[in-house]
Amino acid sequence: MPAHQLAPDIPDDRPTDVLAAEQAHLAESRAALKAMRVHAQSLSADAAGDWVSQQILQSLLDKRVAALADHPDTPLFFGRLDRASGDDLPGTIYVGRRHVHDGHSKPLVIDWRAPVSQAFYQASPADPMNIVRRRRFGYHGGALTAFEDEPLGEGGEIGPSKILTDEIERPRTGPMRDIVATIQPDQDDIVRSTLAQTVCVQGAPGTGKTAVGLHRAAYLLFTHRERLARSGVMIVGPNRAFLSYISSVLPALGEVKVDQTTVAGLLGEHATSEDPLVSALKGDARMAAVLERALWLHIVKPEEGVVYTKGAYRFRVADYEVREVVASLRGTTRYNPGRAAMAQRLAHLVLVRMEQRGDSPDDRVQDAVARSKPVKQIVDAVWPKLTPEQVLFKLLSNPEFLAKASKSDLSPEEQGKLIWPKPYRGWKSAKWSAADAALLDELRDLMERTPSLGHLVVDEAQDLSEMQLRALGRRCRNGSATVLGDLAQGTTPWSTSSWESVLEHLGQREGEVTELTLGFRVPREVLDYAARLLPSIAPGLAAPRSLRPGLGSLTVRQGGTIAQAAEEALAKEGSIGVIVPDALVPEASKALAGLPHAVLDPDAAEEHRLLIVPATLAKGLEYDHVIVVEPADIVEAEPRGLARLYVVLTRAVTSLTVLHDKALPAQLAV
Ligand SMILES: Nc1ncnc2c1ncn2[C@@H]1O[C@H](COP(=O)(O)OP(=O)(O)OP(=O)(O)O)[C@@H](O)[C@H]1O
Repeated sequence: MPAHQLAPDIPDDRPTDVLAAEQAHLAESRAALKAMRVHAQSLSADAAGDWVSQQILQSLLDKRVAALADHPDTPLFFGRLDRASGDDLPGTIYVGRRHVHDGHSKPLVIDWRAPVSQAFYQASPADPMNIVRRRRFGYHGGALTAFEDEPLGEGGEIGPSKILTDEIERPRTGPMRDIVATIQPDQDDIVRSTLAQTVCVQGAPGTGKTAVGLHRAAYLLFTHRERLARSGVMIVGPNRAFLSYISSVLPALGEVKVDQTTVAGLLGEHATSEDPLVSALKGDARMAAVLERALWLHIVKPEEGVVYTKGAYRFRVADYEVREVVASLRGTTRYNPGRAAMAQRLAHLVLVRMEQRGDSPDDRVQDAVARSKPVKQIVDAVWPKLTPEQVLFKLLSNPEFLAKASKSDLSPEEQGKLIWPKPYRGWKSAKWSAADAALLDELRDLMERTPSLGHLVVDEAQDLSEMQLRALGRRCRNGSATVLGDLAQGTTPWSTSSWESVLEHLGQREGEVTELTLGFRVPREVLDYAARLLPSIAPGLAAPRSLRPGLGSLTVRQGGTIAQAAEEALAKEGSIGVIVPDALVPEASKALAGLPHAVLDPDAAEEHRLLIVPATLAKGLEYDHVIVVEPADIVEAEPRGLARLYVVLTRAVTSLTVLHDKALPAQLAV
């Protein structure tokens, strides 16, 4: 049904009256929000007893005041539900980004995450969910300018929503926006899946995976506020440019306490380059068993006992007793607690001797004995204090040790590949690669348990190695995860070809794999063009579908210049990304010297409409107009270059121009 048209069940209402009434409700809601803020500002932290409690309370109050800010450009509500009676809930509810109530606690706007709001996203003529009419609102700036009604109680079809289509078609500027007003039913199913459920979403480019992951985080934080405030929620994305692009979505939804990071940010920013095949081997889950053996191989067989002297007395623990202590602890604890337990067990044996001699020592004596020099000496000799770096250094520089730790898990050729070609002088001067970071993290966890978060959202998960997945998995081992990705967009040599395998290495085997199939970003014409690569990069996947026809959105030009294509794009509305092979960035910058532009930089404060984007950083991003330069070089630059090309060809919202001097890859040339 078109905008401004009313549902037939209220024939007496005129659109202008309805609009005026809705605008009045918006004004009332705004005033109420202001009053809520004034009230929050008037609360004092002085009531708290001591200084520390005062500070904590004050910070909570400050956050509450900040959360109640009204952003004039952000609609306070975007939908309305008129409900059939039959329960205690109000007959009419307005759905918005947050709860707003008047001075008598009457709800004026209900948070989109509340259970009652679910019908806004899910109700249909086939299943009206107790809703008679759904109304969507259109805004211009902060002003409510349009509405659109969908009668739900009468069966039959409802046509496409213009407000929804306009929202999706809106030119992109700046960072990613939230999609609360237009979440689709299949997306909503994922957003609202329960906290205990790990969900894995396969989806073609632009199907809203990232948006859905962020909204699920916001939904879970709302629904399990206290629990997740304690355990935490984290978003892991592919690179810093991507994090900067998504950084404002959760704050716009009122969620500011979510860590957003990359795998490197989480595991350590090690980036020494190495042969991708070596990285792939280091990323193989078989390394977990090798590392475990490598660590425990550091424990040496005790050959001596302990002699503890107190005054004139000497208390002895025999060598075989020390061996028994070590044998009983080995493999039953993590490495570091094992060391501490060995000291305590030896001390306990000393205490038994003391008691046999008639003493009655207490726990403090046991602690003192555990910390004494003779006990420390034997623990250090038998169960040495180690760092993850020491263990990995030994493994990667000592072929005999690697062979012992590998057993039959790694072939001699594989072991040969792992040994550093030029060994470092010592573990402190060793330079680690990104793949090493996951190995160090595995070792750290074998030594000391890694704390688990309540929920983890992992984006572009197809690119993670098995060892990286294990590292992320231990960070949600007592919680759950949202795993997002596209098997066709895997660009690392260790990219996965199966979500079941990802879930297994993440330690979330029970996770449910689901698919999003409708594209919201890329025009159909462009998506069909990019999809010609699919049989070569992910033969099992069906061709993606786009919501938007986008006729005339694709131009393939031989011999054109970057500057000309950029000027054409600048004449239109929206952001422009010139995606080039990484090696061509300086050349592209020179070619655009006459036009204001920047090279994509996650730390840049200034925003530019025209950006040069190195092909390897384009993942997850989008621009209204995309110019892809020299596809053949993008393919040539890396082993999974065709998948990289698929990624860069699917970044466009409105138009894609492909510029090439060299022959196009065969799949695109047809
Ligand atoms: N329901 C929706 N309503 C409006 N816009 C949407 C909706 N779902 C997704 N979008 C928009 O579509 C674009 C693509 O979404 P998103 O980046 O989440 O897709 P993706 O599946 O992660 O893509 P990629 O695999 O290419 O990274 C974004 O601009 C997003 O805001």
